[in-house]
Amino acid sequence: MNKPHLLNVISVPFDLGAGLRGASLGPEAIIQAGLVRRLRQIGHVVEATATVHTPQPPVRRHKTPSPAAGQPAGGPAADPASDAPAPADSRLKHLDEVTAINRELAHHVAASAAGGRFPLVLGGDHSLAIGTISGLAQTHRRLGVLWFDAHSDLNTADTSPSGNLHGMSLSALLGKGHERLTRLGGAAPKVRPEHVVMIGLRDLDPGEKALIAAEGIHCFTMHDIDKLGMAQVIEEAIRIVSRDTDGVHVSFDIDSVDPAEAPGTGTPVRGGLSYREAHLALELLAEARIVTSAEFVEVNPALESDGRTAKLAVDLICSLLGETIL
Ligand SMILES: NC(=[NH2+])NCCC[C@H](N)C(=O)O
Ligand SMILES: [Mn+2]
Ligand SMILES: [Mn+2]
Repeated sequence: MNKPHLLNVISVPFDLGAGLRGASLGPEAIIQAGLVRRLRQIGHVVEATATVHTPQPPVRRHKTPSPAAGQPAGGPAADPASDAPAPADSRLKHLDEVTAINRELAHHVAASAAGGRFPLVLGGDHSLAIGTISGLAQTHRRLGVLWFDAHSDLNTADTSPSGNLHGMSLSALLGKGHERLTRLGGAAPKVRPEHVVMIGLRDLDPGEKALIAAEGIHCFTMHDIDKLGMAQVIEEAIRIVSRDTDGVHVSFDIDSVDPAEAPGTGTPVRGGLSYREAHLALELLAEARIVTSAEFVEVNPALESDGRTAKLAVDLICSLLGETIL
């Protein structure tokens, strides 16, 4: 076993960044599937388990005169007291809620990382990457990010087909998109495009493809994984994310795994990582000892009856944290 980590498990039962409800039940399902016991068996010290909630219901001020009919349904006017008081955008669903939870999450993650702990965030939908990585950016000025996903989450209000903020988290972290998200918990950008590697992609929107090309983001699509094999993909990915970085974060969207293994997720896409490809990737990362934080998101127990996706998440987390077959 590698050196044990001092782990902080940070649960975030939040799903308003997704189009379907239910990912808010993910953290509880993952914990109930035995995560903490398994981590302790590997030899890690699980120091604290925290649950991050929205601090208070978003303030909906009714100014006089009260908002006229015809005002967009996107929510209240900008809160003048917030630290990034850009006006809301009616195309971005639940921007207030997503901003509030991510601010709170960023505080938790920043404190954990500053204390030399390994923050392990359990989502929740993938909009939470904004809070996790913004928190990490406070101690890691040059963070490498491994983004496992069927999607690239590189939309903005201008390119999103859905308005769902979980499809815009990585673009926000790269400094593209709504100011309340790009400047959450610190100046933009939180990560640099050359320090990001995406793995498992197979469902991209046109604007996302354009951004990948424009920014030169390293991508290993399912096609690349088929062709090269996961071992080579991870070897190259490790080289990229550890070049000139001061930490490596794994952002793991469970929909990167094939829906046959991970049916409990809101935006499944066929043709994903096999059970073994996913494990191999995370086992190789554990062997490389480069990972300093992780998040596992988009487990939606409401979309399945047998809990297999939460169980898969536990198994994958343990592979990333050093569990081996022998
Ligand atoms: N984190 C996720 N599961 N994202 C799915 C995004 C789907 C689609 N690209 C969108 O923007 O709506
Ligand atoms: Mn995602
Ligand atoms: Mn996804």
